[in-house]
Amino acid sequence: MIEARGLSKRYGTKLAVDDVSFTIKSGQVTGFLGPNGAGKSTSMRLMLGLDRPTAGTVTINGSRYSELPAPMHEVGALLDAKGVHPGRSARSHLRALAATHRIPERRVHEVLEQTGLSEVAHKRVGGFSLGMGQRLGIAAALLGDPRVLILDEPVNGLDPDGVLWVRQLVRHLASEGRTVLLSSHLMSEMAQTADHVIVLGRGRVVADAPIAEFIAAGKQARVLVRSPEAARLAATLMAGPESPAALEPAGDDAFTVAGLTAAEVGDLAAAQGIALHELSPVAASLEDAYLELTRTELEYAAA
Ligand SMILES: Nc1ncnc2c1ncn2[C@@H]1O[C@H](COP(=O)(O)OP(=O)(O)OP(=O)(O)O)[C@@H](O)[C@H]1O
Repeated sequence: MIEARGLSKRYGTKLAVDDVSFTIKSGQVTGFLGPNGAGKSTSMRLMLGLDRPTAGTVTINGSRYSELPAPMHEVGALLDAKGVHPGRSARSHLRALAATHRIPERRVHEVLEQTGLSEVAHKRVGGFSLGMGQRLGIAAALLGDPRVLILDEPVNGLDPDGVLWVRQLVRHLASEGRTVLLSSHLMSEMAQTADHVIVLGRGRVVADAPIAEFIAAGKQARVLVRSPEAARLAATLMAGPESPAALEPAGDDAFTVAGLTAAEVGDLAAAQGIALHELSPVAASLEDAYLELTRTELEYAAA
């Protein structure tokens, strides 16, 4: 579990993190979202004791990072995958980390297997691709078999296989009861990976909810309708002052409708003898909900 209470971080005149409080629970994947500069990386650095808060506290399983007796056994992190000496091999890098943190040597072998790096373990890290570097960063995070994982943009630069691998890995880690905090700008990927989302905006928490709830609170589900008589159908759906329908154009002969179900649209069209060439529900997405939230945030900021 990770708990932030009244956490703030100021850099000069910039309040990068502004009085945030949240609880990141174990046994699930929590997605950390927010526009560039929202304070995600700063919050992660505060969790890991890499920066001191200006105010407030953040604890890992009840203790501040600096009070953890064996930090690598408690929390593993991927922040910047480039922090490895290029002349070292992946294995020697992990062995050195293990030796300095009193982690048994067998863990090196285990995490190399787990991250698919066994075959390249003897190669110089300087020659690694971006994806291999990310895997090595994740291997280092897993080395102490920690109960908490903090991964900043772990799928950055990975190919589709790598992205899928990270998704399956973090889902597996959460299913073992670990706490997993993950940041990413890839909404479609986050939607498939996270159970819960925390959204930061200008240093503050602007949403903290189970992912399904967050998506449902965003843009309403819509129905895509295509008809050779699109204009007449639109007029039919909008008829009367009480009509709940809200229409948006969607190319030639098509529009989307919010406020009515596909069945209601179909029935109204049939009653007027209007042919339909397409009638398909469009599920609300994490991306829609996120864009909607950050748009209202921006409008609020402008006002
Ligand atoms: N060491 C620092 N000195 C001064 N300002 C900083 C420092 N670190 C971060 N900031 C500022 O704090 C704010 C929050 O930055 P942070 O990197 O935490 O955002 P982020 O949400 O991780 O963004 P991104 O998605 O771009 O990684 C930004 O305005 C950034 O410029």
